[in-house]
Amino acid sequence: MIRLDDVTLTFPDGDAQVTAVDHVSLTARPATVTGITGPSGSGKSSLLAVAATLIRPDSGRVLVDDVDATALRPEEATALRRESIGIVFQQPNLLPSLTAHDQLAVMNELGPGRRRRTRAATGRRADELLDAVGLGDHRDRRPHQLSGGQRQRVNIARALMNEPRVLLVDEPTSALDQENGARIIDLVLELTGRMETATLLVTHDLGYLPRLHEVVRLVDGRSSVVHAGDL
Ligand SMILES: Nc1ncnc2c1ncn2[C@@H]1O[C@H](COP(=O)(O)OP(=O)(O)OP(=O)(O)O)[C@@H](O)[C@H]1O
Repeated sequence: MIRLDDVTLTFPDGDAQVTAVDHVSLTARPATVTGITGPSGSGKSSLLAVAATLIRPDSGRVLVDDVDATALRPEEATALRRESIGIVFQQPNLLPSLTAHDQLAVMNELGPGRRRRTRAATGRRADELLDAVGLGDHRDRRPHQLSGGQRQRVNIARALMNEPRVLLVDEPTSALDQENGARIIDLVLELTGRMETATLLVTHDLGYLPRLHEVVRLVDGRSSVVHAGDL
């Protein structure tokens, strides 16, 4: 589970400040996808960066299961992120020289020390996840040999490698056509159910929202919960 409790984040803006996230609270439970939507500049990516423990908010708390991430020292926050949070960025930032399989396998090196797998178990986990995202027979391809949708699938599989409790996905369809975009959303929904992650999914594409479990809309950093019928 991930819970944001009255989170506010500001950035300096010349002599003034811009409030990117303004007293936002939300809870995402295991095996559910919570959509974060809103116009450009409304604070979606900032909110995700706070949830990812990449930026510490000015005030408020981020609870991952029962751990208050905002109370941790930086190195403890890094450990929590590696252990419990999977992050899928907008653009698949895959390493050009690695095969799909090895993109996943290297995550074991970054994984939490006490849960690090043997080489054989790492290979099995990578194969399982590539199967789960429909790329079992593309395991030896490098990024330039994959389509945009396939690269995004590798990206999602990689985020799940260390069995995170929380999955954060930022506009995964922005570089894809409608059909491939819809398939990626299907995949995020399916894997969230199967892996029981608490998933936050940033999207500005209203068409996907009715399929999500809950939707939070941001306007100027302020949030409201919207219901499928209101979209
Ligand atoms: N590093 C930063 N420094 C200063 N201001 C920032 C920074 N990052 C974001 N902002 C500002 O915070 C506000 C929210 O930005 P954010 O990127 O979170 O919006 P968004 O909803 O993700 O936008 P988009 O849909 O265009 O990606 C904007 O006013 C933006 O200009």
